[in-house]
Amino acid sequence: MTAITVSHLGKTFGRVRAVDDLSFTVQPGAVTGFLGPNGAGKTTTLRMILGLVRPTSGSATIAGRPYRDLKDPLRAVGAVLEASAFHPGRSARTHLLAHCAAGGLPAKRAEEALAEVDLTSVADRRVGGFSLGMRQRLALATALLGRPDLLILDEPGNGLDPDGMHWMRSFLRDLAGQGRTVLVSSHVLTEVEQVADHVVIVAAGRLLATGTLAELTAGGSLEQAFLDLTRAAVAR
Ligand SMILES: Nc1ncnc2c1ncn2[C@@H]1O[C@H](COP(=O)(O)OP(=O)(O)OP(=O)(O)O)[C@@H](O)[C@H]1O
Repeated sequence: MTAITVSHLGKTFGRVRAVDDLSFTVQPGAVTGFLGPNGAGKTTTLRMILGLVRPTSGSATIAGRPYRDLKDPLRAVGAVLEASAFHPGRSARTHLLAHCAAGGLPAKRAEEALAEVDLTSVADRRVGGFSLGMRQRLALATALLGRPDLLILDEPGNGLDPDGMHWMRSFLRDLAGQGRTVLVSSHVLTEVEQVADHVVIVAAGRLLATGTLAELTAGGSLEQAFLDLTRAAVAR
């Protein structure tokens, strides 16, 4: 079954049309890059998929259901929406244990998730002293607590150094290798080119193109394909 179906989705904020008649699907067991310049409507779309923003029109479903109708959302979907706010005085382990308790998940998931993101050795350090890369990994660990089949990540590479980027890319590839589905937004084309199987490109809230990376780049670079598409859209 299709992991995510976005159908004629629209959202206006006052006079701003953030998302405009947007339709695309996300296939299971692959990494889909959700690409577009700043302000293209990526975050708003992800928030609508997660039931955090009410669409003005259209719909978004996960495995055929709106997010609010999922029977066990923590086990169905994990999301990292922004460099999350953590309680600075808490350790990584305490943070994850609190989330396990709040979500009715077994405490052993905290330990497993720490290991999954390579944070076990710093699990008892205060999060306030964590680097940005460590915080991103802790946010990922939090999203992974329910062992979700689907991960939705908004710009997880933002602010990461080359090592952090490399770690994130291999992590996302591993998730897809385990048969899980990843939808990851970015405005950095080279970052997506190295990790995505499928690509959805948006600009000004509208779909510019969607397909496999190979189809869209046709032997060239994603950057060139993106520039051609945005120029063609402006010329229309
Ligand atoms: N709550 C809001 N109220 C008013 N305008 C909003 C709101 N949220 C988003 N917008 C506007 O909607 C448009 C799309 O924003 P959005 O954050 O979805 O884009 P984005 O592609 O995620 O951009 P970025 O890469 O910069 O995060 C922008 O013009 C933004 O200013």
